[in-house]
Amino acid sequence: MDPSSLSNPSEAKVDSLHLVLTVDFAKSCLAGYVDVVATLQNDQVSELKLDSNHLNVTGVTDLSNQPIKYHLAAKHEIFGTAIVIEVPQEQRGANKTFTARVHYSTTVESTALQWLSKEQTAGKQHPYLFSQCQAIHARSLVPCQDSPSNKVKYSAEITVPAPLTALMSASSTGKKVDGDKITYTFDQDIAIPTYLIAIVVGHLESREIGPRTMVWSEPEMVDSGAYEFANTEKFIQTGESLLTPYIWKRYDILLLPPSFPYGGMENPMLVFVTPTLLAGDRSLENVIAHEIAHSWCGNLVTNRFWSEFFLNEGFTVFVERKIIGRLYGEDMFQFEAINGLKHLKDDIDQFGATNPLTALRPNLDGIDPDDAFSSVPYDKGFNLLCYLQSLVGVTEFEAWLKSYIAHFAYQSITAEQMKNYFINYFTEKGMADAIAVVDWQSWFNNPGMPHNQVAFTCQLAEQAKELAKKWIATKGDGIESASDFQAFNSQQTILFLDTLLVLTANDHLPVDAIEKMDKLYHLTETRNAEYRAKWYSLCLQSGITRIQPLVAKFLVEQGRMKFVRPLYRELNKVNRELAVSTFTTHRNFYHNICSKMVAKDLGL
Ligand SMILES: CC/C=C\C/C=C\C[C@@H](O)/C=C/C=C/C=C\[C@@H](O)CCCC(=O)O
Ligand SMILES: [Zn+2]
Repeated sequence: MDPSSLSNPSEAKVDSLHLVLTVDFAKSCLAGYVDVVATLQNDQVSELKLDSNHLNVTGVTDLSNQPIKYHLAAKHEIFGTAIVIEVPQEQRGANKTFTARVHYSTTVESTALQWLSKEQTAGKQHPYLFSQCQAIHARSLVPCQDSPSNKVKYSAEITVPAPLTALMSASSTGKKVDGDKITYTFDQDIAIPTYLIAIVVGHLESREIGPRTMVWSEPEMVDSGAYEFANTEKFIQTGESLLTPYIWKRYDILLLPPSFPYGGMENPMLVFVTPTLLAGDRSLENVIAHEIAHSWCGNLVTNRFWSEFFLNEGFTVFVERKIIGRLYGEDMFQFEAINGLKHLKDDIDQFGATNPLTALRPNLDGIDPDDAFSSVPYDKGFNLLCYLQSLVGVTEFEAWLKSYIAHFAYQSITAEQMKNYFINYFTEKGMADAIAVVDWQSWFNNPGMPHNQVAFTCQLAEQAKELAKKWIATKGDGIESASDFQAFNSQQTILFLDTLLVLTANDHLPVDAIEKMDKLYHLTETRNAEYRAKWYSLCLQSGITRIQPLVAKFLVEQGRMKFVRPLYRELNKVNRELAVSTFTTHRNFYHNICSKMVAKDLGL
């Protein structure tokens, strides 16, 4: 039973959804109906329960629009309102199909949706709508069994104002122009968890960058996106060589407006990515590798519950770094791992090392998954896989991983199933002794940093760390050349800044040392979002007051939580007035999820 859902797939399992919706930008809502097709799991089942949140349900009928009895259960503050639909007596019975049409509209409170006025877009000519359903926001887009334990096929008919384009995480199957309206049709014939349902409507153009990849965005960014993501096909092919064939047909990329709250969201067939990836040198393409890796880890083999989120993200980070390692050398696998450890430690420090939410498999009963989100499932999950790999060897572990994906494809599984598959696989290989040392329960349930930490080594990383330590030791005295810093690749630059942040957290660099570093390295001028976020943090913690207005500007240029949440917290420490005024003035710029989390961070 999924503690994050109020639906009943173990009794009446939804197999497919058909959405018929009209997009109304004037009212900021989607209105229409969804046909829900379910299979009754036993003779006694009398109700179909669907999740909903912030929806206006106007009725439930059969496909002939004849009314069907239903009621709305009491609203749960976090998980929303269950729609309880009565299965007519004559339609009951094990393995019988029951179909209901739920007439509804979304509301301005629907947390899955962000509506942008034309002024908030790059082109300033047309409004824009996009969704973000992970973890439990799909229920505010469409009544559904909003649990990753249940996978559904879906199709849709979406009517929008001309000349806008609608896209979904599905195959586009048609477009019909009718005066000032356009109806787009879609079909997703591979069953997916509802958190992967996605929609975007806007003034969009596309550029083909590979045999199965288009980049979509507003015209103003589409060429930059085509350049930045040019290695996509190589990443997909590398993923296929590591794992199994890519089954999703297309891999299109949607480059969103800057308020998109995440680096990327792995919506199948149409991955959503932030424009903060547009570094101009493809240096942040690891996020594309990450989202591609989700095509196997998460989208094909799915965490059954949100408490098992590391099965999605830890495996994805591992495959992402394997892809990067295959293409750019093992050093880069090691490098990404070192960078990830810093992110993991920051998040565990932020939550507190004994906080149960820093367990790999936290108990999320009664907890909004958004509130539990951190890099723990990503990098602690990654470190578990590196530890397991260290016990059996790279070749054997990669063979297991390929077998694991093939075995559990199209399923939603638990950590216990993953563990048992690992144990059985290597026991059959005669390696039971090698893996007997694994303390699974500590890995799954203990809070804080991992107890069996694999050591990552990388010469490139040492160079970056050494330069940071040199600045700390000398406070910049004797450092007159920028050539070593200028020779760094993107990951080295990030690690250089991370090392400074870690090693000066309690013993800040003097202001004149930071100013000298800036004169040499011109970090204040960088347009690379990763560098900016880290440089601004370093300057804020070192008492560089001139940076504060630049931080405020960055905070309202983009809404990626990875950047805005830590920077709002840092700015709040040194200038609460500026932090609060910046946030309250621009609160509507951010996606609902982001504004909710930043408000909590600022104690508002
Ligand atoms: C232990 C946590 C359990 C459940 C959390 C599940 C989902 C949390 C919800 O907030 C959705 C997260 C979506 C993340 C999407 C993309 C990330 O992989 C990237 C985030 C970091 C970045 O911006 O690069
Ligand atoms: Zn991910």
